[in-house]
Amino acid sequence: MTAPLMIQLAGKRCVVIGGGRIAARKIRFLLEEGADVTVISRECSKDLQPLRQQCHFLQKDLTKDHVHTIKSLLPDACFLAVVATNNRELNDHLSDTLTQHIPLINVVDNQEQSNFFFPAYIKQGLLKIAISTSGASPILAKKIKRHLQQEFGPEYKNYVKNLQDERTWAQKTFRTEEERKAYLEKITPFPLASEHEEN
Ligand SMILES: C[C@@]1(CC(=O)O)c2cc3[nH]c(cc4nc(cc5[nH]c(cc(n2)[C@H]1CCC(=O)O)[C@@](C)(CC(=O)O)[C@@H]5CCC(=O)O)C(CC(=O)O)=C4CCC(=O)O)c(CCC(=O)O)c3CC(=O)O
Ligand SMILES: NC(=O)C1=CN([C@@H]2O[C@H](COP(=O)(O)OP(=O)(O)OC[C@H]3O[C@@H](n4cnc5c(N)ncnc54)[C@H](O)[C@@H]3O)[C@@H](O)[C@H]2O)C=CC1
Repeated sequence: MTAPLMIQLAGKRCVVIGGGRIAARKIRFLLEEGADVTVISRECSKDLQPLRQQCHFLQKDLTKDHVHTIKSLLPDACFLAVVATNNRELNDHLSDTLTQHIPLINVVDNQEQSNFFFPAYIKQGLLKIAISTSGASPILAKKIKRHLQQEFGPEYKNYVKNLQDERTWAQKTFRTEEERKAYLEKITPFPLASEHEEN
């Protein structure tokens, strides 16, 4: 079972084991959120190549024996791990050990060993919409994201920023919660007319 939470990743130390296509997708997400990412992998794939300079890259051919020494390769106070090699058995062994040292763990080929999943995700400035099917169908999550992207276009960037400023102003200005709520309800129309719609 998973529950949705919005989490601060800026400056957090994260480790990704494996440097292939799927690892690169998760690394891109972590870097965009400002995480401090260490990658441990035998190779750096062409998907990872453009991100390599933004990570600490440790080239290692991991074996089952690393299960006992992996801790020495991890950054201090590591907050989150993604285990993403294409070797299911190695992923299994590493995950068992990493779980003992790192609070958040995602194993890309094993839902049971993961304590969080990556959702499909829309970002328009401060507005973030995450979609999960609890691991049942990542493709449905992707399709729902594409559908919602039509509704939540770039017009939401400024809109949400302005609402934040208005709310700060209202918190200073109105004396009662009732008045503040009434004002904020009034200035928060939804849905916005899409920028692409005519008239
Ligand atoms: C549990 C979870 C764990 C996690 O990765 O966090 C997970 C697990 C697995 N995915 C697998 C396969 C695929 N995943 C995708 C795509 C995405 N997968 C994502 C998330 C998640 N995938 C988490 C649950 C999300 C939820 O709750 O719904 C997305 C949303 C976000 C992201 O990856 O960042 C991203 C779409 C993002 C976007 O486009 O916006 C596609 C389609 C594609 O690539 O186009 C396929 C091929 C089709 C298929 O097989 O279904 C496999 C089988 C691997 C194997 O072959 O063995 C496993 C392993 C398993 O289920 O055990
Ligand atoms: N969660 C998700 O969203 C998805 C998960 N998957 C799973 O992700 C796994 C990885 O897929 P891809 O990235 O496409 O594979 P890939 O073949 O592109 O990459 C595998 C990476 O693991 C590294 N690696 C393999 N053995 C290693 C070892 N002994 N030591 C160090 N590094 C090692 C390789 O150097 C390579 O960088 C697949 O096995 C699949 O089960 C696949 C699709 C989606």
